[in-house]
Amino acid sequence: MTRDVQAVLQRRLRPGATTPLAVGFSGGGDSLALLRLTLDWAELRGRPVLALTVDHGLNPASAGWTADALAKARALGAQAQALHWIGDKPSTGVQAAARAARHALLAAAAREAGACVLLLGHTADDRLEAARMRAEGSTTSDPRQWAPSPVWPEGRGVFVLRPLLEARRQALREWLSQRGETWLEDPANDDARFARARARAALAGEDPAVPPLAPDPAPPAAFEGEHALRLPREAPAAQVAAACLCAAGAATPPRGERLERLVARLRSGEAFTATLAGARIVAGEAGALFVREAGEGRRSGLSPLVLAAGETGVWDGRYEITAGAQPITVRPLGGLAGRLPADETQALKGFPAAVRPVLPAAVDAVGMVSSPILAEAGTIGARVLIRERFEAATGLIDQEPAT
Ligand SMILES: Nc1ncnc2c1ncn2[C@@H]1O[C@H](COP(=O)(O)OP(=O)(O)OP(=O)(O)O)[C@@H](O)[C@H]1O
Repeated sequence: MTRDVQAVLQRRLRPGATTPLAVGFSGGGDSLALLRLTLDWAELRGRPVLALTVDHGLNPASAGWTADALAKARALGAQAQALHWIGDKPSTGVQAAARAARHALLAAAAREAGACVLLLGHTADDRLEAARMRAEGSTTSDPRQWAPSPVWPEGRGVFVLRPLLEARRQALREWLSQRGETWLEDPANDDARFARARARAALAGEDPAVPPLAPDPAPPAAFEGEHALRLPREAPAAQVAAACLCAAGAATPPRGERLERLVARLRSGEAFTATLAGARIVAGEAGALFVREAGEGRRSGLSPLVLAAGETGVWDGRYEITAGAQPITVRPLGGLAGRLPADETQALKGFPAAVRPVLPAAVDAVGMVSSPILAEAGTIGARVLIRERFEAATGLIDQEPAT
């Protein structure tokens, strides 16, 4: 078991990297085994390990659990940090809300620490439980060994690695016990109100075979683009969904019937323009172009982003912008293009017409307009997130990238 886990780490992590590895450490047995195995691997390679523990604040004892987890991680030789889910907790669907908040906190903390890989301790048993839940009608997905962080924009540049997906929970616990370890049992695991706990209980008396891991997705054969994406019309549905997601800067990809209809239209060869999930799709002979839908006013994404001097933020899920010495407001260029300086107006001509209005424009305190994408040597920093997000979403990046 330990050798298999080390092989996964070896396959996915970049040799020679010195950035920290982030580990989601709940204090439970699975993530304690993960933390120890990661530390064993990282120590030999001189890499720091940062254990991140989320306190959901849902149980009066959680502050104590979190303090114990931090102390444990530090005693094992990791750095450790607590993260707190603050704010209102919904009265229904609290587990799903907690999961979303946890992923966002973990991804943001990993990124801030300079880590681009976040390790999570999902096991073969989690996969069996998810399969059981799906058989009963749930949409729980099969956890993947390597995937981009599911939260956006907090998870930009962060990948989730699950090296324990082929290990059984029992084997991990025996391995820990042999090393004299003890761990926390989360009472929510046995709470029959939760579908996950019911699936776990149902599987307890069985000895099901663990299905093989789903292979990584086959990466796109061809695509191009930076501010918009172009795919061949016959691209598989998952890539079409990813192109909509990344071009639109949205949080969740389109699914179901509307996606199927778009894929069928692309295959049919007709020339058309459609919109889906914040993306405009222009299909013609040269393939399908995916660009942010400029007229999509319902989503809050196109709303302005106010940045203080030197502050960094993500505008519209597509551009990471860093203000210079002046505070700025980032808005869509559409409607402001007439106020650009002459050199930027010239540069704008090099962009497809559909892209121009959805480029970012920065407006300063006295109303001067400049686009960090068009300015040759401006003081405002801009990173385009569209292409790298698409590469991560479609399996083109299947191991820790260089930073
Ligand atoms: N409170 C927490 N703090 C830090 N990491 C956590 C915490 N809870 C869970 N994790 C991480 O997530 C892994 C999976 O835990 P768990 O199965 O509870 O998560 P989940 O989000 O419910 O799973 P899924 O993604 O399948 O819904 C753990 O092994 C651990 O790495």
